[in-house]
Amino acid sequence: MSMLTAHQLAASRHFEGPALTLAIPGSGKTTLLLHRLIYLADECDIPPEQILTLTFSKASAGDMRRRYDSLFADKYPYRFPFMTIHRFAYDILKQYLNGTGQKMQLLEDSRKKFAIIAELYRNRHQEPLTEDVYETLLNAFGRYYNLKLSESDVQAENGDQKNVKKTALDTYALFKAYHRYKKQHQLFDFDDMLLYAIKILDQNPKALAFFRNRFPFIQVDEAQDTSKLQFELIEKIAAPRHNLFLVADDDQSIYGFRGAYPQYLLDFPKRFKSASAYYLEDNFRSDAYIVDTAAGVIAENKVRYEKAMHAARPAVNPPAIHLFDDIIERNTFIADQLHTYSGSKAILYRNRISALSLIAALSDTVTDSFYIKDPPIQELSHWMIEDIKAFMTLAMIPQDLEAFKRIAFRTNGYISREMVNSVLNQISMRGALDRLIELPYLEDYQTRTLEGLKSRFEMLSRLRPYDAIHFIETDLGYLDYLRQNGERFGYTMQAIRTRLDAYKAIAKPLTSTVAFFSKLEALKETLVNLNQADAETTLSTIHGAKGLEFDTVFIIDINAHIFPSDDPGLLEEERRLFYVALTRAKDAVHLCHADFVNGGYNEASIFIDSVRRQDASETVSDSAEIKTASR
Ligand SMILES: Nc1ncnc2c1ncn2[C@@H]1O[C@H](COP(=O)(O)OP(=O)(O)OP(=O)(O)O)[C@@H](O)[C@H]1O
Repeated sequence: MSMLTAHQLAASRHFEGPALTLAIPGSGKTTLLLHRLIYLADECDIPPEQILTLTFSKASAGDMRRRYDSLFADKYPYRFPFMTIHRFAYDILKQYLNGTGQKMQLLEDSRKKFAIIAELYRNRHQEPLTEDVYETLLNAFGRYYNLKLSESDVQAENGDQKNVKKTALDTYALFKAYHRYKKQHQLFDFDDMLLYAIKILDQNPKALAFFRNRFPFIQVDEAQDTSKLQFELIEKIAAPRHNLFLVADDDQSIYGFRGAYPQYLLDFPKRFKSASAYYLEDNFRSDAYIVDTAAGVIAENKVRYEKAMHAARPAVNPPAIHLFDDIIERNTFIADQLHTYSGSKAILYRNRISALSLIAALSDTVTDSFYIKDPPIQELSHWMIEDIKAFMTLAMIPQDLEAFKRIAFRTNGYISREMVNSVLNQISMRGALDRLIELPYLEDYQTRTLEGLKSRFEMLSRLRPYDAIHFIETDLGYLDYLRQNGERFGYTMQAIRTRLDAYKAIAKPLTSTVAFFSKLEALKETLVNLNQADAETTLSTIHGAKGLEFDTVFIIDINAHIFPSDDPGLLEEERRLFYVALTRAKDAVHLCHADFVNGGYNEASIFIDSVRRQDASETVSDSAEIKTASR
């Protein structure tokens, strides 16, 4: 057990009344919360079951319990409750429903939820709902609930940009329809739980008194990502004594898109005049170079509590910046580097799709066991990869009518529905494109266009998979099709190009179409069978790595337009996300940028410049040096 610092000790001995502990990353927030539990139970005689510790996720509740058991349980065999705020709200709701005999069902099954929202979406837009749009909708719905946004709030937020306004209002209308649906069918989901719990407590003084007596002391971990609605529920239970102990790092608030409300922390001293304030400013986790760099980067944000950041460890490894030509070169570099490091390793990225090309590179060359948080399995059956496979299949097997049907309208061959039907209705052993060319009603120019298309498909059949994908994009007109239709399916050109880059990275080392198809199948299997236990390397979004630490961290895709994203309103949150990523590393951090991504040259992110501006010096290696070194 580590000795507490004077600051940790003071905070851990906070007894009654409201308190806010502002802490930097790696400063022992969990350590503090656990010590305070023992202080309250052992020295203040508070029954352990009456001290509620609320955590951000189910995983962190489990983690905290495990840490308590391994560090303290022998000496202090108490059973403290650790749970998420949703779990707590669910307890309130369950108790109420049991008491009234009302039947309501928790909408837990994500497929069922998708089906309901997809149906409502189809009714409104006459289009199928894609996974990407679904995810955007869920985040927006979560934000409306958690920030308690009304339609006019949403309107006001989007008032000056006509297009955005329409989309935002459409989303809000869908949100209302979804809410109505749940009410009609007596369903509730995680967001409703909070709303209903608050309502129950407002309408039932007995229930309120019961829960206040049950938990006279409340601690909240990661309070920077607690939402307005969650704070409302917490405050209700904590009143009137307000034995509310918040531990937070406003600089690590990264869930604004779902309704996190860090403003509450900034307002806390005004809200509770008697509130105590504690500061944890020693970082025990990271090399001093990493701490200093992270401190300098986050200081560029304007809306924040200012805090000092002291490194408890010496400066050994400056953060390394790597500039690559493209993601293929980067993946090879990371795969090579991984086995030079012992200890835990992580590759962190802004967007989940980034895992796709990495996993292909790692599964070929790396002997480490690795684990992907939230693996992008469905990306390997995405309609875009299915299209590409259909192009390649038709090139290999010209008689494959399924493949023909799939891509007929996605080429630059100007094929009409009537032409496709004529081909499908024929009984013939000839290839689909031959049958097209021979249709009797074609004009000469149409025949010429189709002959051109056929010869390009013949060319396609001779290309290696990497070149084939490029050829499909350009010479067969697929990119134009995506440009014209992508948005309709909820995809920006960036999202489209990122996927195409990933498919090309997977294809790069392969020499045949068959090998490419097999590789995609093998990858699916790899993703399904990944095992978290004892993995040496973790691949995760930065959001998913919150609260975790690793000896060595690679942060990838630090590119303009990707990280930070282009929305200037999100810059501070994106910088916080970068800060979270940097501060996961204990011993070494590698920052990776690739020049050619998403179909073109992409300058390095302002975050790279920001790291360079810090006094903590960094090694810089660029693509040319890496190539020289590996020769
Ligand atoms: N007083 C101390 N002396 C030495 N090490 C400490 C001390 N307090 C905490 N630590 C260690 O520092 C590391 C970081 O602590 P912890 O995981 O609690 O940080 P955290 O503040 O929750 O981090 P983050 O917010 O970045 O996720 C742990 O390995 C912990 O054991």
